[in-house]
Formats: sequence, structure tokens, C-alpha cells
Amino acid sequence: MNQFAIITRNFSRSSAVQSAIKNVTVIGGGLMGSGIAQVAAQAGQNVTLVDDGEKFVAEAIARIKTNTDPAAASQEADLIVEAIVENMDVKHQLFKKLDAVAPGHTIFASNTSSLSINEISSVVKEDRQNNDGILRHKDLNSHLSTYSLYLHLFGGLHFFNPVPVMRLLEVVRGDKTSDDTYNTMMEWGKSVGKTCITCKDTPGFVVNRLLVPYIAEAIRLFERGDASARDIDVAMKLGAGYPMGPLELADYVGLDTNKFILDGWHSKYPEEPLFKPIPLLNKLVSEGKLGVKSGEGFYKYEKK
Ligand SMILES: CC(=O)CC(=O)SCCNC(=O)CCNC(=O)[C@H](O)C(C)(C)COP(=O)(O)OP(=O)(O)OC[C@H]1O[C@@H](n2cnc3c(N)ncnc32)[C@H](O)[C@@H]1OP(=O)(O)O
Ligand SMILES: NC(=O)C1=CN([C@@H]2O[C@H](COP(=O)(O)OP(=O)(O)OC[C@H]3O[C@@H](n4cnc5c(N)ncnc54)[C@H](O)[C@@H]3O)[C@@H](O)[C@H]2O)C=CC1
Repeated sequence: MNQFAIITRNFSRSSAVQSAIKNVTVIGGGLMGSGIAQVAAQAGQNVTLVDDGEKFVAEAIARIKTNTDPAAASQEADLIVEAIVENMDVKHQLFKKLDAVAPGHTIFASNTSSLSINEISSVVKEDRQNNDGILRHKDLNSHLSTYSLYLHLFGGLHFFNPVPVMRLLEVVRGDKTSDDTYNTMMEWGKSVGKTCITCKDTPGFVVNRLLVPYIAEAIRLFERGDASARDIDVAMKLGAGYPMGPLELADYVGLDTNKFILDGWHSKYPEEPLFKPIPLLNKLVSEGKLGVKSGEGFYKYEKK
């Protein structure tokens, strides 16, 4: 919950588009989840924030309901946005739990940076009609278009860090995401003030497919000793107009998250040189140097 201090800033109700979603549950209250909870609350939605670490701060409690039990927090949710650790097994465990308790109409979304939405959603039942006792469709053999209206209330909602500032939301359509679910996710994204783009369920979607290899190449450049960290960052800021250099950005995103992404892609695509493990990145993470959140990565940071 390290970003809750920012909740006091600009906390005005957004005049953005109205969304059909009124109750949002955000699971994972770290770097991303706290920002997602903030923008939804700013848009006037009822937000429940769940974290298993019980690291809530008083400021947040005043505006956003908090909970440590994902199941209890999902009973009334129209939309659940998952922003927990980037690990398939842990995400599967969570979604299995949610699937058993969430109302039949609840949309499930993951904020994953790099994992497949199809794979994450594979543990969710194809038809969730029984959780609230409402039969969503009477005839399972009916025409596919009718069936698919309810088939997959699951998609990707990929935000960018820092969530309150970055204007983009990638809305990811899995193979089974229904048109209704997709349209509602797009509408909700606009309601929380984001510009939405649509992408297929491919590794890294759009931004990370381009950004992560770029960051990885910068780490390799530094590892080889071709330039100092500072010079690499200054070069990309002044030579290419980026707001942050790649190593600063790696620290900002979290070196553990960068490593989770690369490791996952490397195991799926072992021949791809851009996804190969980086010894320096692995060493920093094994030393607990995770970037801004731990106080040290490629640079040192003062703890707030
Ligand atoms: C890994 C993934 O899956 C996907 C990802 O997220 S990849 C990462 C994507 N993010 C980026 O690339 C970030 C690149 N960096 C930037 O855009 C900018 O450096 C930055 C927006 C983070 C900071 O901007 P800056 O101009 O250097 O600093 P600063 O002047 O302090 O901040 C600019 C504004 O943002 C606000 N801001 C900065 N950090 C904030 C935060 N964490 N929360 C809320 N507001 C914040 C500041 O209050 C300031 O607002 P005002 O203009 O209203 O005063
Ligand atoms: N860091 C970044 O820049 C971005 C990260 N993401 C993705 O967002 C997700 C979260 O990333 P961060 O916020 O950076 O991580 P983080 O480590 O800051 O936060 C994760 C939070 O989830 C909590 N958590 C873990 N397992 C849980 C569970 N089973 N139930 C409830 N809470 C649990 C942890 O206590 C922690 O507070 C990951 O999938 C990541 O890939 C997406 C966009 C950008």
C-alpha cells in the first residue's frame, strides 16, 4: 500500500463517462492496486481494496473500504480487478476462490503485465450462473452468440504506473471475452478517465511487448560496461525524449516485476534472445534490490 499517500491529491469526482459498473473490488493493494482503487473512487464508484498484507493506512480507509478476504469483498462487486503478484499459480488460486463466490454478473479482470489472459482465466468456470442462483441461460445448446453473452466475463485491464497520472488503459480481449464484457470494460476505462486501446491476448500486449525488451537491452548495455547507468538514462531522456531513462524506469516498475516478466516469457519462448535471463537483474533481485520500492536498484532511494 505504498502509494496511499497520493490519495489526497486531486481527489475530485471525475466528470468522465458514466459506467454500468458501480461496485469495484481491487485485489492487491501494492503499487498498482492502490492507484486503480484511487482512480475508481475518484470516478465516484464504491471501491473495496483487498490485500493479504493488512498494510492499510488511515487515509485510505476514510475513502475506500478495505478487506483482507477476497471472497467477502467480492459479494457485491460488478467488477473485480486483480493486481496481485505476477505469478500464474498465485493468480489461479485467487480466481478459483473468486469464481466460487462472485455474483453471476461480475466481470473479472487482471492487471497482469505479461501473463496470458486466456491462461489466467482457464480456472474460471465457463458459466457462472449458479453462484447467485440465477439461471443465465436455459439452453446450453442454444446458438453460440446467445451462449457467449455469458460465457466469459473475463478480460485484461492493464494500467500503467503511476496509475493516477498515466492516461492509457489497455483493454485485452481473451479468446472468450464476450462483446458485452469487452464493451463494459471499455466504458469503465473511460469512466475512470483513461484513454483505452484494444489488444489481443499476446505477450506484453502492446506497451510491454515494446518496453520490456527495451529495458532489458539497457540493462545488458550497462552489464557489459558500455556506459554508466546515469549516461544510459541521460542518453534516452535527452536523445529520445523519454520522461525517464530505461534504468530509472526499471527501478520505478520494480526489478522483481521486470524479472517475473522476462522469466515467464523466456520459459515460453526460449529461443527469443530479447527474453533471455539477465545475470545482473537476477543478482539485484536476489539481493532484495527491487528498485524504488525497496530503496535500491540501479540507484539508491531515500525511504519516504
Ligand atoms: C510494467 C507494466 O506492466 C506497465 C508499466 O506501468 S510500464 C511504466 C509506465 N510508466 C512510465 O513509463 C512512466 C515514465 N515516467 C513519467 O511519465 C514521469 O517521469 C512521471 C509521470 C512518473 C513523473 O513525472 P515528472 O514530471 O518527472 O515528475 P513530477 O513533476 O513529480 O510529476 C508530474 C505530475 O505527476 C504527479 N505524480 C507523479 N507521481 C505520481 C504518483 N505516483 N501518483 C500520483 N501523481 C503522481 C505529480 O504530482 C505531478 O502532478 P502535477 O503536474 O499536477 O503537479
Ligand atoms: N509495477 C508496475 O509498473 C506494473 C505492474 N503491473 C502488474 O500488476 C500486478 C501487481 O504489481 P505491483 O502492484 O507492481 O506489485 P506489488 O508487489 O506492489 O503489489 C502486489 C500486492 O498484492 C498483495 N498480494 C499478493 N498476493 C495476494 C493475494 N493472494 N491476495 C491479496 N493480496 C495479495 C501483496 O501484499 C502486495 O501488496 C502484477 O500482475 C504486475 O505485473 C501492471 C502494470 C504496471
